Amino acid sequence: MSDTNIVLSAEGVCKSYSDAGNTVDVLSGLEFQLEKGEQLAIIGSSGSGKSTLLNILGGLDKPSSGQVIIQGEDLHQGTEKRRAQIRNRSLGFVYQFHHLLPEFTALENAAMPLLMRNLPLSEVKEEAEKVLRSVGLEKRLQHKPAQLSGGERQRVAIARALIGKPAVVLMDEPTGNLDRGTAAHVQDLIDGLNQEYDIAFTLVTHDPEMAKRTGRILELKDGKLVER
Ligand SMILES: Nc1ncnc2c1ncn2[C@@H]1O[C@H](COP(=O)(O)OP(=O)(O)OP(=O)(O)O)[C@@H](O)[C@H]1O
Repeated sequence: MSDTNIVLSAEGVCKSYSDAGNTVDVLSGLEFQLEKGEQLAIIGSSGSGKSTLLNILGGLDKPSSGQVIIQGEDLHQGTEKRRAQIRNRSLGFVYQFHHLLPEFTALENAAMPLLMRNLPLSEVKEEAEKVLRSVGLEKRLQHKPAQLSGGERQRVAIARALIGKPAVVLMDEPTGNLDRGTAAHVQDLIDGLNQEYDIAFTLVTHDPEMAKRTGRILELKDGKLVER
C-alpha cells in the first residue's frame, strides 16, 4: 500500500500530565497509521488513555511531543485557524453524548460543517436532507434534539460527522448509550457509509462485538498501541 493511501498517521505521540510534582505518562511514543477507508477499533482498560488519544487525533488537545499528520499536514503546527480548517475539511466527530445544539433542528445540526464552509444555503440544505435520509431520518428534519430519541440523536450526530465527506471520522463509544438493536442498526449504517464514501473510521469502544466488526483492533497498553 503506497503512502498516498495513508490519511492519518501518529508519529511518536507522547502525552504526560504533571501535577504537584507527579508526572503521569499517558501516551509514550505511540505510532500508528490509518489508511483510506479503513475501519479501526481502539480498545484498552479504563484510564489507559483512549479519550486522551482521540482528543489529540482530533486536534482538541496537543501532544507533549510527536506529530499527528492528517492528509499530509501536521495537525498541531500552525495557527488555530489552520487547525480549524483541517478539522472541518478532513475530520468528522461522533461522541457518546453527541453534542447536538439544542436550539437547532436535525437538519441544521447535520448541516453545521457545511454551513461553516460558507457554501450556498440551497446546496447545504440539499446535502443535509440527503445525509439524513441515508441515516433513516427523512421524517425528522425539523425536529429539535429534545424531540428525538437517543438513537435518533446519535444518527443526527453521525449525519453531521459524514456530511462533509471527511477523510477520517473519530468516534468515542458511538453506540455506548444505545440498546443492542439500535447499536446494531447504527453499526450497519457506519459500515454502509464507510463503503459508499471510503471514509476511514477510528472508534474507541468497550464493546467487544463492535470492535470485532472493524477490520483491525489496536489495544492501548502502557502508552502504546499493540495490534490484536
Ligand atoms: N487533565 C488531566 N490531568 C491529569 N491527568 C489526566 C488528565 N486527563 C486525563 N488524565 C489521566 O490520563 C489517564 C488517561 O485518561 P483517559 O480519559 O484518556 O483514559 P480512557 O482510556 O479514555 O479511560 P475510560 O475508559 O475510563 O474513559 C488517566 O489516568 C487520567 O487520570
